[in-house]
Amino acid sequence: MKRVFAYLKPYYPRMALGLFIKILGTFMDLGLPWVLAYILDDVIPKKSVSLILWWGAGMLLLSVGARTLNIVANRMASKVARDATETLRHDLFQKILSLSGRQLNYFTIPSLESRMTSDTYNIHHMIGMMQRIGVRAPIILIGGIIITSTLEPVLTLILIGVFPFMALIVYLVSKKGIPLYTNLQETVDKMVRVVRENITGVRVIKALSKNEYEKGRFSSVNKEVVDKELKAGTLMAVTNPAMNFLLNMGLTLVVIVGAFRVNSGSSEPGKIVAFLSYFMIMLHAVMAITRIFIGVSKASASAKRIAEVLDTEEDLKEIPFEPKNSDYHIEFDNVCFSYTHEPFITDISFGIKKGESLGIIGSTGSGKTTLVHLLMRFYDVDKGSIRINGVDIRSIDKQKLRGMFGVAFQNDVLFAESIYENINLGRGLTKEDVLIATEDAQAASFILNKDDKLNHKLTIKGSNLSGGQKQRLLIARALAGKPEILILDDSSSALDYKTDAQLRKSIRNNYKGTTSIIIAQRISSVMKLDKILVLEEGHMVGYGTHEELLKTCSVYQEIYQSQFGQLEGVL
Ligand SMILES: Nc1ncnc2c1ncn2[C@@H]1O[C@H](COP(=O)(O)OP(=O)(O)OP(=O)(O)O)[C@@H](O)[C@H]1O
Repeated sequence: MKRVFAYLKPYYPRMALGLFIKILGTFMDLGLPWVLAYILDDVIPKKSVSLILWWGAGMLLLSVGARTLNIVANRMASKVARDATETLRHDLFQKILSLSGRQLNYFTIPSLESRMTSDTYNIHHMIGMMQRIGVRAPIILIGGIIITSTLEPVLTLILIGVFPFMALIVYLVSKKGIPLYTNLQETVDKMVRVVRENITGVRVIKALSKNEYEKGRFSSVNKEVVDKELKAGTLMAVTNPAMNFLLNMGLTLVVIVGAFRVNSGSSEPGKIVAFLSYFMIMLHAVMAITRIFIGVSKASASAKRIAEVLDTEEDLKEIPFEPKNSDYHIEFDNVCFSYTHEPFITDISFGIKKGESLGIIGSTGSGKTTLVHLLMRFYDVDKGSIRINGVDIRSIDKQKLRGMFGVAFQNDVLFAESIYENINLGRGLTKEDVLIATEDAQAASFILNKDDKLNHKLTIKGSNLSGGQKQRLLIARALAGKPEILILDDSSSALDYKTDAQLRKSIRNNYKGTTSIIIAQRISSVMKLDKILVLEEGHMVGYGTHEELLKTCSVYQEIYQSQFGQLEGVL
């Protein structure tokens, strides 16, 4: 909670002003029953209508003043809650963007989504509520006790006697409530994951007639959320009746003792009426405090989850390394890496010069994408090093490093924006630059056929395009801005052979200074590249030109045979 409260620091002056206004309004509210008691016991017996009207007008003024000040203070509180949560959400988003691949795997995307949304919402709700009710309720309670003790000290003792029991209920409920709400949020994460999978996979679910199965999967996680909500809600629901019971017991005692005191002449009816008014106001204040405890229980569970992300240490820090003299633009030097405890990528070493092209080929799951993830430093190597121009990538500023790449990953995302914006991606490229990239990516023909051309709006994930059109836009995005290193990760698999060949030709001719890495399943996509790396279960089983590999690498020969038939005559 401390971590989240720190976000309120810049708003202390505004909160202090709001607090002052709130206190003023609350005091006015507290004055009302006192004025009522005075009218009943002292003004009415004087039988002066004008005096009664004057005091009545005073009560009205007090009431309007209290309401107005309350509204002003509540509006200020809402603004503070809005602004503080905005900054918190901003920082959380920034932090999520800076998390490494390993850290993203640890938190999981659905959990980060619900931390960004429902957890920050709980904090927003709590900050607003603390300022609105959290200030008013204790003042009403303390102020009420002070005023009632001047009016009726004996009855006030009854009131005070009830409070320790109330405090005990609040303590016990919140102690059990916080873990219950943490658990509930974790189940909400699970539900977000199922919803996310269903929405992104809606087509395949329909195609495979898996609607009923998915409905069942959702119902089960939804039921889990409902059950946990019920459990937490049931615990919290104990609070209100228990408080009500205590207060009503107190109220009954007040009425009985009050009646005796009026009868015996030690008190006056006006005072008892005022006392009962205070009792009711204080009852509402106590109810409000229980609502705060429910909100705080939820918010502290959320604050813990948010702080966990915010306090995560950056694990891809810049580490100083001595640059080495190297002829290579990109160099892998005995690189080893594992996602889990099992070693996966083992002893990968190769180098490519500036402007050269490298193809990576291998069966599914052999580690092709992992190699480029390591090159872009989404993960750090466990052993060995990766160098660009002789400089270890761990010593290059991350922004600068990532700025060197133009990349199209498998199934990369297209946004619900214009074609131009999807390619530009906020890099300030001119329309001409973007058009050239679309021509090189063999996407210009279908774009120029659209009425609004580059301004054509895509639907979310580019669902109004064909698979091949999407791939060509992603390639155009990678090419735009003429990157130093181009990475195409299986991004031409949906292109026909002719378009694929034209794409390779335009990259060869128009991006001469660019070093390119092309991951592909088809030999035809890599055979003309300068070097080809063959991977098998994380091991490098071949490295060389197409002709060399056909002679020396059995895995490459197998792939060739599976795609082109016989080897005889080729060797
Ligand atoms: N984030 C991750 N956490 C744990 N394991 C992972 C992660 N990403 C990939 N893997 C595992 O690493 C292995 C290699 O994955 P990678 O994506 O590099 O293969 P690939 O050769 O690119 O496959 P494909 O041709 O199917 O794209 C796979 O067995 C995969 O299950």
